[in-house]
Amino acid sequence: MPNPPDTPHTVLEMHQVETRFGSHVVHDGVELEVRRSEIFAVIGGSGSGKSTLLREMILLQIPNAGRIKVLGVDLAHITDDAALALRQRFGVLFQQGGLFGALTVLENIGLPLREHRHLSDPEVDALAAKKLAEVGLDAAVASQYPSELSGGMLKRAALARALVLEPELLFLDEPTAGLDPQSAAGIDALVLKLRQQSGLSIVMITHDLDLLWQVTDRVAVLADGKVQAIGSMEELSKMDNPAIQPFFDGPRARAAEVQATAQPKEPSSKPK
Ligand SMILES: Nc1ncnc2c1ncn2[C@@H]1O[C@H](COP(=O)(O)OP(=O)(O)OP(=O)(O)O)[C@@H](O)[C@H]1O
Repeated sequence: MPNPPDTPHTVLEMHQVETRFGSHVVHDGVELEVRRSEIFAVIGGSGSGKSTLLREMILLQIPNAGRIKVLGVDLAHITDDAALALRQRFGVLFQQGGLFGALTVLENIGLPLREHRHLSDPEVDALAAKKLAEVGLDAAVASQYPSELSGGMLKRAALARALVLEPELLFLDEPTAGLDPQSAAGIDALVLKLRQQSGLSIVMITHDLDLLWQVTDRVAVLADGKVQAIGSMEELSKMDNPAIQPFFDGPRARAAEVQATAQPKEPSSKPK
């Protein structure tokens, strides 16, 4: 998809990012760039610092050193007003969903609109209902409460809320964790559809090999405090690097690779 003339090619940059907790060095010079409209993933072993990196990208944590730019905005010394404006330009799907149990699904989805846009109640409800449909949920779900939804439906509802302000960049934290294979496959298809429809840029953390093979354009492998390699899953799978090989060894990894290479990357018409 070509870039509009006024939109920069890079939506997120991290340069020489260092993070320490006491004497524990988690990031020791992380370098990565995410391009506009790409689906980008960060993978790494447990404790390699993926969640911390995501928290730094979404302004929840400040690194000890290095430079981070999100949508062209340098996060160093960002003012509260600039941070507020920037937060409205990206959406986040947290692992637990983060929906409020006392609100209906429609009220949850409409919440960012009530906070950040001057709209009437019917306008908020109409936009929230539109997002509900976009993520593949039935209109009847609007009046339900989060406790009444399945895991896959909860993810979709949380995704609708993350998308309701029409962000340019979407962060997904383990979007398929805890889902059955069919629901997870539905999320894979939805992620591809979102990018295809709106040219959204997507950054995710995931351990899900099917998701990695099915939807990502490029993947960064985090280990020993650094990005060890960046490339497509196919490129990474061919690299002779001990930090990368564990992600491609074993029956599950091979099954995900075989399935992905047998099918072209296209969203299915009816997500589950
Ligand atoms: N607030 C904190 N205080 C102290 N140590 C922390 C803090 N947050 C993270 N850590 C440590 O930093 C390291 C990286 O944690 P992080 O959660 O970013 O890893 P991760 O790659 O996301 O792991 P996982 O895949 O298991 O979720 C871990 O050793 C963790 O214990």
